[in-house]
Amino acid sequence: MAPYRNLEEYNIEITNEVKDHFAKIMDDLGEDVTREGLLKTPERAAKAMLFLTQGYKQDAEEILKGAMFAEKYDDMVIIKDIELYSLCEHHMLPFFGKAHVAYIPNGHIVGLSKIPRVVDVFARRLQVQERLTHDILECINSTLKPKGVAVVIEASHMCMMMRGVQKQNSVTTTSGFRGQFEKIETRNEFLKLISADLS
Ligand SMILES: Nc1nc2c(ncn2[C@@H]2O[C@H](COP(=O)(O)OP(=O)(O)OP(=O)(O)O)[C@@H](O)[C@H]2O)c(=O)[nH]1
Ligand SMILES: [Zn+2]
Repeated sequence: MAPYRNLEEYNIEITNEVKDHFAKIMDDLGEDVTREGLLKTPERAAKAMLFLTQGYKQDAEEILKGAMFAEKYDDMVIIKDIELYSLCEHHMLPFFGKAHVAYIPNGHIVGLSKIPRVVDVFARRLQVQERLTHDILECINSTLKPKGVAVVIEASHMCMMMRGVQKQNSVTTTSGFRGQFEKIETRNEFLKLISADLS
């Protein structure tokens, strides 16, 4: 299966089922689903939700394996400030922010774009930030088998902003380190580089 699908390829039966559920929810919320402005809303909402959860149908390992190249470079590779949008599994509201990913090659490098693609595969599911962090970390670790891998995610959670505790400025940071990043000097070098403004 191709790792990225167009909306046109969405299963029509599933899209229609999700659409009907959205129409029912809107009706339960007190809306008039027959008014003009809302006629296409259940279908749009269904397609939006299917887009935002397309990661269930994608294979992150396959994405990485598709662009691994033998190379002797064995210093740190960092892709920082990868924007991410996910949905919290408790409220199905967005959380969003940035991921910073690093690895130290062990005979193979990976196509740079594949790292943000892997972030998206795991972000486009119902998630908690901790599991998202580990999903990315473990996938890179087990597929690329690098000497080390590190993932830091900084995110804001809409369920803590629009509702609930209503804190607008809190940012949650999660991190995971494997291999050489478990050594304090390597980890500190990575943390220093992701916080540095090199411009
Ligand atoms: N650890 C973790 N918690 C999350 C994440 N996203 C949302 N949450 C939290 O999940 C918790 C669910 O708690 P509950 O008490 O069951 O739900 P609730 O009554 O809606 O809680 P409040 O948000 O405090 O109103 C809340 O504390 C959320 O802030 C996440 O990615 N990681
Ligand atoms: Zn939540």
